[in-house]
Amino acid sequence: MPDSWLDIAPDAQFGLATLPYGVYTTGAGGPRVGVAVGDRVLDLGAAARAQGAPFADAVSGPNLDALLAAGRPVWDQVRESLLTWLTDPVHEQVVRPHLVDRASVTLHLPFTVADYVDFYASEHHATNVGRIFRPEQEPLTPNWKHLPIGYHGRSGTVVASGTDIVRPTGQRKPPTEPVPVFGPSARLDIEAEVGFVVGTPSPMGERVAVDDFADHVFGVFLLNDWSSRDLQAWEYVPLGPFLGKSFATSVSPWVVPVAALESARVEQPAQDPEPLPYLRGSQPWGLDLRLEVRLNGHVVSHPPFAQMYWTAAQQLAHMTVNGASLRTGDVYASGTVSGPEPSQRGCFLELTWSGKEPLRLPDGTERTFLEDGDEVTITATAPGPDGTRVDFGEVTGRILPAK
Ligand SMILES: O=C(O)/C=C/C(=O)CC(=O)CC(=O)O
Ligand SMILES: [Ca+2]
Ligand SMILES: [Mg+2]
Repeated sequence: MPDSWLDIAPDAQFGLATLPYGVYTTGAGGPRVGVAVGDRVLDLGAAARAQGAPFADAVSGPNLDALLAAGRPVWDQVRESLLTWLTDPVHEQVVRPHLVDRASVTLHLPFTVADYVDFYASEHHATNVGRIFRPEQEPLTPNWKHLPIGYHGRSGTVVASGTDIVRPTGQRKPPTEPVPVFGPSARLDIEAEVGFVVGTPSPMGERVAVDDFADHVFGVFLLNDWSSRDLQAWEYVPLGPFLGKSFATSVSPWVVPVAALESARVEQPAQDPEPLPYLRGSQPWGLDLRLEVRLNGHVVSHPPFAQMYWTAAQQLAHMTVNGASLRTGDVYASGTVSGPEPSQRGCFLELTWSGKEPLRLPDGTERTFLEDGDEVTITATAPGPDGTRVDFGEVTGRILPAK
């Protein structure tokens, strides 16, 4: 990677390998599109206008919607321009005035969320959850290795990182009670996931092929699918997750473009049986993202995304194989990221084996599920070119008592 004229510390969170897009406000003015670089944020619209860039309109709105809709050629042009502007000293005089301190900005939900789908793509997670929820059955259902299982979630409750999460209330049926009881969830959990946002839409009636993933998906971010295990366990048969998951889903504010992940692409785990032809592609779309989950500052897990059985490219092909259209702003999530080791599990249901094996935290406290006041933060990094690091920032949220 070439050097920047900007003083980016060698260990800076967002070096030139990432250049993620987000939406920010400062004290003055409304929301605008920014790019994180070192400890600064570049006002992308203002810089593009000052440079007379042909894509200035697409990055001058209050969010990423117009950039998402602009399509792959424009996404590539913006990223190439950014790299040139930030490395060639000839651009310093025009670009530098549009940098602000990252510490001084407030970050927001970066785009309008259209539809939201959540998958279930970790074999380790699905096996553990099967053992916990359905101990009398085979842990993986017969369809699991033939198609990426998913459900439609609630896009209106996708919230920006930092938004407080009110403990949900609802029906649950403790095994000791003959009838359901009503009240605050007693088994509130997280799910550490990776989210994908669609830029280029597709018409109804047409499929998107696995190999067309990078033409449709703009970027990648972190997602916490807050989950109420007691509401979920009582309501989910036979239609799947509903109120146990629809109360809130948090997303990280910086969207990492797919183009930044070239060095993170790996072969996914071997698939046996071989999936149907519409789920096969010619390029590897496993991604070597290394997640970290913290509870009140203590690391509790290291989920490895490279171990996911189904890739985001296969999930996109599956989502559209029936002719369902894609819209700009559609979000889909990987499903809980869990690896084979106990220290790699992406939710407390697994980490504490349904509350039977509490986690002991370094501060001497114990946890099964989340308590009011708890704060959960998920971060991730991936390899970038030439030994650099791609950073996803964080998604965080704190639990408030039920209303
Ligand atoms: O196996 C089940 O009954 C459901 C499990 C889930 O919690 C669904 C889900 O959110 C999938 C995931 O994140 O991997
Ligand atoms: Ca989930
Ligand atoms: Mg959710």
